[in-house]
Amino acid sequence: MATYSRLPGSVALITLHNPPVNALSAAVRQGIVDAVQRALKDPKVTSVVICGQNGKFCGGADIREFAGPMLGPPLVPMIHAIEAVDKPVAAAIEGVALGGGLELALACHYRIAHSKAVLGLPEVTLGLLPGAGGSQRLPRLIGLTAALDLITTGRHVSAAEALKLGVLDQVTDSNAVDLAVEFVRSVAGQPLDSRRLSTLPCPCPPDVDSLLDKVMSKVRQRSRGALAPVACVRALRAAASLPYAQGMEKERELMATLFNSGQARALQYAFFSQRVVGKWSLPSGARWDNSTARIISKAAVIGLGTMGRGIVVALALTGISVVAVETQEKQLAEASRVVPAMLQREAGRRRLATPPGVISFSSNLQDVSEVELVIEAVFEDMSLKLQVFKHLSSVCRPGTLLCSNTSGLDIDQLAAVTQSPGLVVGMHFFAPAHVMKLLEVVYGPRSSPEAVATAMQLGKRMGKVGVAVGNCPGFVGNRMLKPYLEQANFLLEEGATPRQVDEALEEFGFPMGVFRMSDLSGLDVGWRIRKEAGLTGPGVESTRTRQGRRYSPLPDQMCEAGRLGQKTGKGWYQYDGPGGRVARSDPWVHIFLETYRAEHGLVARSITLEEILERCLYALINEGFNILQDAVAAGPEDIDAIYVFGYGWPRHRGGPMFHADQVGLGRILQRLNQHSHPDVPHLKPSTLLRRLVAAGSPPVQKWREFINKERVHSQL
Ligand SMILES: CCCCCCCCCCCCC[C@H](O)CC(=O)SCCNC(=O)CCNC(=O)[C@H](O)C(C)(C)COP(=O)(O)OP(=O)(O)OC[C@H]1O[C@@H](n2cnc3c(N)ncnc32)[C@H](O)[C@@H]1OP(=O)(O)O
Repeated sequence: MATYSRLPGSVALITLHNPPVNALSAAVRQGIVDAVQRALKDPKVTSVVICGQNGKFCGGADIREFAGPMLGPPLVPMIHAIEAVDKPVAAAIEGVALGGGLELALACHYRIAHSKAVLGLPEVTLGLLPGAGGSQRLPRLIGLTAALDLITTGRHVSAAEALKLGVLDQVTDSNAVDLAVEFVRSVAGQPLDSRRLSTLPCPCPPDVDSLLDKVMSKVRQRSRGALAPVACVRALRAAASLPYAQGMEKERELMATLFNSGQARALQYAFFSQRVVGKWSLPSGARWDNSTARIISKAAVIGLGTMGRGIVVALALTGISVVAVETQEKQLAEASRVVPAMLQREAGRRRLATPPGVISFSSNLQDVSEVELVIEAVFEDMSLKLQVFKHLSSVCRPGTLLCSNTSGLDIDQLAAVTQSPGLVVGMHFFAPAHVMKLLEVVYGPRSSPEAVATAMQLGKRMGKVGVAVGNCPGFVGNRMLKPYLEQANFLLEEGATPRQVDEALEEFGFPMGVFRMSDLSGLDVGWRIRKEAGLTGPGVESTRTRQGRRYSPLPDQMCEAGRLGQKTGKGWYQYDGPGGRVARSDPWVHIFLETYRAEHGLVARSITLEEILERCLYALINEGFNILQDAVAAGPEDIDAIYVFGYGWPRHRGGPMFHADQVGLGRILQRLNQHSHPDVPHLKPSTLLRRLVAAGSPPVQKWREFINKERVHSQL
């Protein structure tokens, strides 16, 4: 709702009430409409201030309402009515003015903000555009070029930047409502025509068409199939070229298309998934709201390879003192040189002051004795990690949290060699660790709620999306990747080329297909894991069935030929020398595949794009259902957040489990059954998937509840 009060001196104050962010729900819109009417009718009122309760102006339209029928007064006429008021109206912006919240402020004649306020039109991140006049008013206020930047990126700006851009009239370090009240009193009675943004022309550069074309091609390239950024540019083209009323018509038309698109639903689901995973719960009953996190101020990182260096930077950026340990002298010397530069660069990128002197480098493990938390990031080798954990357990003071950055090894085995297994958790970062948003926090059967809460809290401080996951080989992300990679290799055996597979996946929206990705991360990573698992190596027969399952030795043979990917200049593609980045098809690979097929009596067939997507993605999704069934992830949102934030799953497709819901569970089941083969267990449909289909395929938002019920009734 919104409340109305009359302040001494003829100012009406309208306050939005809808915790936590005063989103513009039907009740709030109704409250505003009524309050504005009252202010208009009251002859004693000469000016109006609109503000939000609890120091937050407004977080925009109420996203939860988008899923249901539109009730209450519509936003667009409400906003027009405010602009048309013949008494000065000011927005007093504290906290946030985002999306519809900023559009409400743009309808006001003046905008006064607190210096800590944040403003923006982030609709594009929800698959929408600023559809309450924002796409037409903002460019009229700050010019086309700046509006294109804000609206197509959806980025939040500080009050200082908003003042510089001309969005705000005044910024204060004191109370913004008091200043706004004082301000509107001083301007009461003055003409308002020039303050009504809808009446102004849109300031454009002389080469407006070339600017719009340039931005359009940039967003198309960046957004890989996302509709909203393209629609935003179209709306801004209308603002630049059409009178306001026609621009609004275009805005409405574009908004209607976006509103009904699956992409908007996917992006809104992704918004809420990100928040759901923060409210973690473990099978033991420990939860985010009943477990206490420790506040860490001193930490250590063991191992300064690529991952360790990134983790040091991520910790240091939060202001934590870090002891960075590397026992190999050469690696230590290089890290001591490179890490400070990385820190400075990243701090600059985030517009932070570089925290001075928080990192100390050492080659001695004894130097971690005083820290509160250690993150081990040594080579992915169990015997080495066990050695490190044993050592840490004796060196660190009692109560120190011991975390491993393993990407899939058994956390419980590591915990078992320490004196306090409850204080051991996995903190699985993704490369580059100071940039990538995802953090898998892996709990073992003995990890304490305090250890999980601390790792999750630390992740949040580092700006990560932390997802609590159970302990199993590969955890969630890498476990699901295995069947995906496996299918991609099988497709090569059957007649596809690396480029064909990659193009299908890139067309779907992944930034990189599976083979370009392998080349980037190095083919030897998986090779080493397969050797450890006894799947390849000296003495293992070169057949296409290993350990009772279909197996493709193709990637092993690539490694044996010295083709490890970008680092060797050759992998599934060829590059301009070692470290090259531009992937070109390599005739060598085509001959290699033909020879391989001939040796194994395989006849290449033509494979459709649809089959590539189905086999790769449905195999991955099926493993997602197995993971839910095994309670390794608490809900589909956890899996989806992992894939969106760590594995390049296109955000506008919500995540693999959301995608399964969109495609239809019945169809996924039917296609898995069709592709399934006795020696490819990953394609055998999971029991959970079957049970969901049998229950009428409830929507993804209901799966968590369904799984819990099935578990109670021992059906899973
Ligand atoms: C049928 C055809 C019709 C076609 C015609 C269509 C015409 C329709 C006209 C509609 C016009 C709409 C116009 C408008 O342009 C659209 C919008 O405004 S979309 C919304 C834009 N706003 C945002 O994107 C802001 C989203 N929120 C945030 O970024 C952050 O939440 C925050 C505000 C910066 C606060 O961050 P934090 O402090 O970290 O807190 P949380 O993020 O954890 O949030 C706390 C809590 O609040 C919930 N929440 C936040 N914002 C909203 C919101 N806008 N609506 C609903 N709920 C919101 C969030 O989910 C958390 O909830 P909890 O998890 O605690 O339950």
